[in-house]
This record gives sequence, C-alpha cells and structure tokens, in this order.
Amino acid sequence: MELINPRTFLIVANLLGLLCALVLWVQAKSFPADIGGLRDWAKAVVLMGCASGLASLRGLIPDAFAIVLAAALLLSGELLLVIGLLRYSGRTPQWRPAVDAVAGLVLLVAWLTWGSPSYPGRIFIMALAHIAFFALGAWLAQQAKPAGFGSRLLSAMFVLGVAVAVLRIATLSTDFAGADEAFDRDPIQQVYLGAFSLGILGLSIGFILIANERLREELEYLATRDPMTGAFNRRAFFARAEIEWARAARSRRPLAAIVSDIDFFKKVNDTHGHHVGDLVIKDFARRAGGMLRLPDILARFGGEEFVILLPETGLQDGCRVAERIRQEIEKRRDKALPPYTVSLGVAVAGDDGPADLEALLAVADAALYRAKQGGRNRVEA
Ligand SMILES: Nc1nc2c(ncn2[C@@H]2O[C@H](COP(=O)(O)OP(=O)(O)OP(=O)(O)O)[C@@H](O)[C@H]2O)c(=O)[nH]1
Repeated sequence: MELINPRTFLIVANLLGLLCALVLWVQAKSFPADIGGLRDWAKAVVLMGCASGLASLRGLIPDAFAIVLAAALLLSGELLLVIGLLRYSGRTPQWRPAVDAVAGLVLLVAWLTWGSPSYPGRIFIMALAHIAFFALGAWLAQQAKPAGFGSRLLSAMFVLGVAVAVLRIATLSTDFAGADEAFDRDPIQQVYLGAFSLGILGLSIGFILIANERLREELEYLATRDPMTGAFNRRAFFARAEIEWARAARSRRPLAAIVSDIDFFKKVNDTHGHHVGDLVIKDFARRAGGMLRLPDILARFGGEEFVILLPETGLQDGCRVAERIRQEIEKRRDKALPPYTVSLGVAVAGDDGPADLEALLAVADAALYRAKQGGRNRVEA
C-alpha cells in the first residue's frame, strides 16, 4: 500500500526547499555583508531541488536531463554549500580545482550513461562525491561560529548525509542487475532521493539558524560596545555592574572600581592630531584590557576616561591592579605613538562603603581627582 506517492512527496519537499532558498536570499540581502555564504546557500538549495526533481522524472524525460544534468546540478549545489560555509567563516574559496573536480565527475557520469552504461557505477561515483562534500561540510559546520544549535544541526545534517550515501553504496548489491532504473520502479532510489530532499531542508534550516545566531551576536556586540575600542559602553557597564554589585552584596565579597584618565590628553590631540589621539585611546584600552581577568569589566565612559570593575577584589588588590596598569602604560611599547601616562583612582565596596554603584564610582572619581592634583601618572585610593 502506498501511503503517499513518492513523486508527490518529492515535489512537496522540493517546494519547501525553495521556500528556504527564498528565506536565505532575503537574509542575504538584509544581513550585514560580513555574514557571507547566504547567497551561495540559496543558489545551492535551488540547484539541488531542481536536480532531485529531474532525477525523479527518470524514465519520463531523456537521460541527458534526468541523469547527466541532474548530476551536474546536484554536484554544483553541493559545491556551493561548501563554498558558502567557507565564505561564512570568512575564508576565500578556491574555485578552480573544485569546479574542475565537479566537471570531471559529470563527464564520468555521462560516460557511465552512454559510453559504458552502468547504473551501479553511476550511483557509486555520485555517492562517493556526496560523502566527500558532506564530510567537508560537517567539518566546516562544526567549526562555524557561533557554536550553538544552528552549528550542531548543520553538522548533524551533513553527517546524516554521509550516512545516507554510505548506505546507498551498501545497498547497491541489492539493486538486481538489469533492473529497470526508472524512479517509479526503484524503491531504494525513491528512499534515497526522499532522504536527500529532506536533508536539503534540514541543512537550509540549520544555515538560516546559524546566520541568525551570528546576527544576534553581532547586534549584541554593537549595542554593548564602544565602536572605537571594543570596551563596554556605559549602558552595558551598568547592566553588568549591577549584577556584580548584587552578587558582592549577597556573598559579602568586596568589589573594586578603578576610574582612569589619560594625562594631558588634550595636549596629545593638539600636538599630534585627533587621529593620533584616537590611536592612544585604543592603545590604552588594548593594553589595560590585556591586564585584566575574565570577570573584570572594562568600559569606556567617554573621551579618554575608562572605568574598570573588579569583582571579588579588595582595596589592596584593586590598587595593585591599578598600579600595574599605570606602570604598563608608562612604558612606551608602540614607538609610533607619543609617550603618555595615566592617572587612576580606586574605590572599594564593602560593609560600610558606598551605598550603591554610583556612589562607588564617585569615590573612585574623587581618588582620580586627587591623583591628578598630586601630579598625575599615579594611583590614589
Ligand atoms: N582623539 C580623541 N580625543 C578625544 C576623544 N574624546 C575626547 N577627546 C578629547 O580629550 C580631551 C580631554 O582633555 P581634558 O579632559 O580636558 O584634560 P586632559 O588634557 O586629559 O588633562 P588631564 O585630564 O587634566 O590630565 C579633550 O581635548 C577632548 O576633545 C576621542 O574620542 N578622541
């Protein structure tokens, strides 16, 4: 008994694939250019859907379309999947050898169709190509960032593709020799094509998901970071600092804050120009940030003023961190930049310390003012 006509099933699966291609195309148009590969995937899904449609018409249309053209479209689609993943991960794909390999495989399929006809030979060659493309796809998808559900779904679908192709080779011997190879009379080929079309759907959904996850990550980065230095902005700082404040209050652990300001920065701008001033700010953020631990929060509050929050850090350790930063900045690491120094004020939240975050920063600010008054290039608490 036939639950659903295999050809109907394929048409539905391929139509859904086309819908996914449309989503990928729309994403490609609206997503930032650095999320690459979406266009390649949209094209790949269309090519593979057409290939599966042509293959299902075997026996009804000439072999040139149902076999050779279908193979060419399928392999080109799989190649585009890999190319798309390479672009997505920021790599530049090498087209030439890949296109040559696909052309060679299509010629081989054509030869096995007309030159020395062999149905198992063709299936074998194509299955081997699927294994190669999908294994490469699984490897690339597994490395794709961000490592979330999308990347896991993608690699799982590729691995499934490898498994189906291996199974197809394993079932080759059960295709009785000389059997009618037409789609309608070859149940194994029907299952194979069905699995393929569903696989394309799964892959498209995986890629749509991973691209969305990347977009969310990028937007979150843009919303929380100072574009020039990559340090947190004021709003993101307070969002994180409030959590640390509550945690410190609950666990009765100290919480230190450092407010820093580059000395005579106006003179840097006036003498060397605004561009060099920007480079100095970036240099400070990079070097100071490099001296912090993972839970520490570095934020740019504006101009050349930075704030650092140090969870589970008392006054003594806070001053030690500030002094380390001061000494590091005093050393002129980048000879292209003018020498500069920084003043830092330290405050700590504790049992009878400041009542809230603003008060903590005000105490650190007052200490910074004393450091400036005391001659600059120094740490005060
Ligand atoms: N290049 C550059 N300059 C900036 C930026 N934001 C603020 N500034 C400049 O930074 C300077 C800040 O100088 P002030 O805070 O007045 O003081 P200072 O010269 O650093 O002197 P002290 O802080 O007293 O040691 C101003 O000239 C601002 O125009 C920026 O993003 N890039």
